Amino acid sequence: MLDVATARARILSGIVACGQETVPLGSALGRVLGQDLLARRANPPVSVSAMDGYAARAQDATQGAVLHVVAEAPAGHPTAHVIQSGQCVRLFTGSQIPAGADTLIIQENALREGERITLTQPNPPGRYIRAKGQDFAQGARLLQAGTRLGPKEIGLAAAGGHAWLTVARRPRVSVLSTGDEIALPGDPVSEDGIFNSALFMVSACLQQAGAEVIMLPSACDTTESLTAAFAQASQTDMLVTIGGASVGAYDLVRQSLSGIGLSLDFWKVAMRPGKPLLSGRIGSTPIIGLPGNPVAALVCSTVFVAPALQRMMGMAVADTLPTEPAILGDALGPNDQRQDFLRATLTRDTTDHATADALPIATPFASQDSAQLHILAQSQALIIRAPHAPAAAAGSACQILRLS
Ligand SMILES: Nc1nc2c(c(=O)[nH]1)N[C@H]1C(S)=C(S)[C@@H](COP(=O)(O)OP(=O)(O)OC[C@H]3O[C@@H](n4cnc5c(N)ncnc54)[C@H](O)[C@@H]3O)O[C@H]1N2
Ligand code: MOO
Repeated sequence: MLDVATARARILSGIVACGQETVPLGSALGRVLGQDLLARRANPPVSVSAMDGYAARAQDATQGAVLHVVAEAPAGHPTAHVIQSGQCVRLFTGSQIPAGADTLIIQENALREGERITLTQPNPPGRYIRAKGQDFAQGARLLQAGTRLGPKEIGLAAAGGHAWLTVARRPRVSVLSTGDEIALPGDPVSEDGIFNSALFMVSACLQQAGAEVIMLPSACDTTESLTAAFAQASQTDMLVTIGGASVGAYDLVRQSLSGIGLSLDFWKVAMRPGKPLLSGRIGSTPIIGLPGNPVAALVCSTVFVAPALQRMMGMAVADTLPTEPAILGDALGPNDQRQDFLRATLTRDTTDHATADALPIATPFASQDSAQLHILAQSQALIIRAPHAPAAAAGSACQILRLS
């Protein structure tokens, strides 16, 4: 059986970029930038006041000085007045600093009588002035290609003068669940039927990664039904199947995919959960066959599929899993040949001797059955245990992968 790192590297290495499109800034949340974003304009574009007050020459701004207010210039209404010695201009937050001024006296430090102010404090040069380009210069590289756009990045793009952004096209992923016992939540269901949790969970995971998911109608456990369902997945960037990947007589996904030209890369990975994972392609379309146990499907989506989609969109995806150190909250026995992904809670040491930078404590659930969604929903992380890891005591170091 393939190890997890090799399986991940093989899936990622076969991924090709999915192309780009242009979207309006207001619709760019969550998209991945397709090219570096350069500032079309400096920010601020001119030197501006950071406070409400008076612009003046710093050399005049001594304590007790009296200055003559020669103009008023609200934000958006600059004055052409060039400040001379003994003069000041009434400004507001965001007003352009008039020529000749090099300091801003906040109004709390100025006693105003008619068109005169008396300074109650000295005011140094540069005080309360946001210099032109203080945030960024024209032409500055604001964001790198491959950046996922969140609220901060969208604000920065707007400040840089971009109304449209070139982003990666969202990969279209067909997700096909399989199994005669599977019913949609809310639909009538036989006594031994189960609701299709994996379809919705996997789809949500892939949407979170940035994909456009097409949920196909569930297929039955026959080659005919599966083959007909695969036909609906043409015109997509990836096909993900759920279930029917193992060794049972009704696990027909691999065989049915072979019937329509699957070029199998690998089947079975030394991991728990997730062992029957399948990877290959039909033509140039990557195919991932996820195990049917819902927890296994989500773990494999997190470890393999979401990163593959992110790479498709041009995001920097490391070959290794983004694990973090933690402290084991409970003892663990020795591991076998499969890399374990144990559902665990994360807590903090709140005792008196705990330090602020103490690592999180990862406590595995006693039951790790890969059909237990309630436990999965209570888990904040997966504890990762290498194949053949020796027994580990509570309090020893471990590695975790956070769950979102
Ligand atoms: N003799 C062996 N049996 C099994 C092995 C093995 O190595 N030898 N592997 C086990 C492992 S590990 C897993 S994981 C499962 C995965 O099997 P399949 O991918 O073939 O999945 P199914 O048999 O179709 O389903 C497994 C389980 O999950 C339920 N399921 C399926 N799809 C969904 C869905 N969309 N939503 C919710 N639940 C789903 C299904 O009803 C089964 O209970 O095989 C082991 N067996
Ligand atoms: O992948 Mo399976 O869930 O190990 O049971």
